[in-house]
Amino acid sequence: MEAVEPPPPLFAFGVIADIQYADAEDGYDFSGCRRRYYRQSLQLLRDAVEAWAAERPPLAFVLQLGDSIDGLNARRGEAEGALAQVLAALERLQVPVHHAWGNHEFYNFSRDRLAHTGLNSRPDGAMAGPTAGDCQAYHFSPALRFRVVVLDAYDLSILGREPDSPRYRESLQLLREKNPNDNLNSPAGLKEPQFVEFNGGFSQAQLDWFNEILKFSDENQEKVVVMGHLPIHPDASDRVSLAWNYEDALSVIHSHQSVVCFLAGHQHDGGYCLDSHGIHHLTLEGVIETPPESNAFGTVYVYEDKMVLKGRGRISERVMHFWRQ
Ligand SMILES: Nc1ncnc2c1ncn2[C@@H]1O[C@H](COP(=O)(O)OP(=O)(O)O)[C@@H](O)[C@H]1O
Repeated sequence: MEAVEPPPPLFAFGVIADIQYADAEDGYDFSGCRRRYYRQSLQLLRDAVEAWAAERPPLAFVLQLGDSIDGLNARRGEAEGALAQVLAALERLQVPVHHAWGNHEFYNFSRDRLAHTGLNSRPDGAMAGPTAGDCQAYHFSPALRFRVVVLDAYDLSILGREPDSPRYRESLQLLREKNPNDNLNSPAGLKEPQFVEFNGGFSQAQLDWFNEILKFSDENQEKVVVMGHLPIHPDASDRVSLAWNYEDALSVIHSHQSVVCFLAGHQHDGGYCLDSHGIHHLTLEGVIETPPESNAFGTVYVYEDKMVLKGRGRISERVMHFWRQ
């Protein structure tokens, strides 16, 4: 008897986080415990692209979860060159790459500048998020009854905002209320330790827009994957790495049926939980803290009833069933 082939996925996409490339010697994270392979991270990205390019059927798109180049580049005057190298590596794939913006993008570029780089993957027109130009949120539909929402986790933030803008002032006021430390990057002694300068949050306008998208997705029985640089579930992250108002994003998601998965980066050790509403929260291990002989990227195969993550290197294999609807 002939072996029965398993059905092919509806579509597949690549995932990668925290490349943080810089043409610099290895260093360490703030705690001094975790090595950062700044120069090698570009090679790991190229290896990921090579593996993705060999996939059959071909990938439909790639999600780059933010911190594509390291803040070190800004101090060395190398931001544009480093970004060009990362984008050139990704362009070899010839599929759309959707980029979240993380803290390291804002250490290197203003929002205005970012909007004019290859990291601006937001399409013009109807699919764009609230108040175009001000918030980098958008959505797209890669297949019938599937949608991807890209959230902007630094919409409320003092990173990337002009110091004389109302959004900067509002963000600084909130940050100071929650974080009395002289060094606003320090979570020392905080009840809500995610309130540090290197994080950010979601404005009410973005949350309202997100709510409307999910209403539409519910009505049309879509399954929705949400991505953003910052994790929004404490069980898929350390408490310092969460978005400032992660609870607000969670309550929007929980008031709808359509979201099946939330993808994030930022926390380089990675994390995962299935929350009380059946949503998979997957925080991807960061390329920057991955030794050169390993890697940290994955391919997600989407089926009617589940997504299967084929992780490479530090990222493990995972089957994520759709528990909702
Ligand atoms: N616990 C901490 N106390 C004070 N500053 C910190 C702390 N953790 C990180 N920082 C500072 O915050 C900034 C962002 O940290 P970094 O580790 O580069 O972020 P990421 O994890 O996104 O790479 C850096 O300037 C770093 O020195």
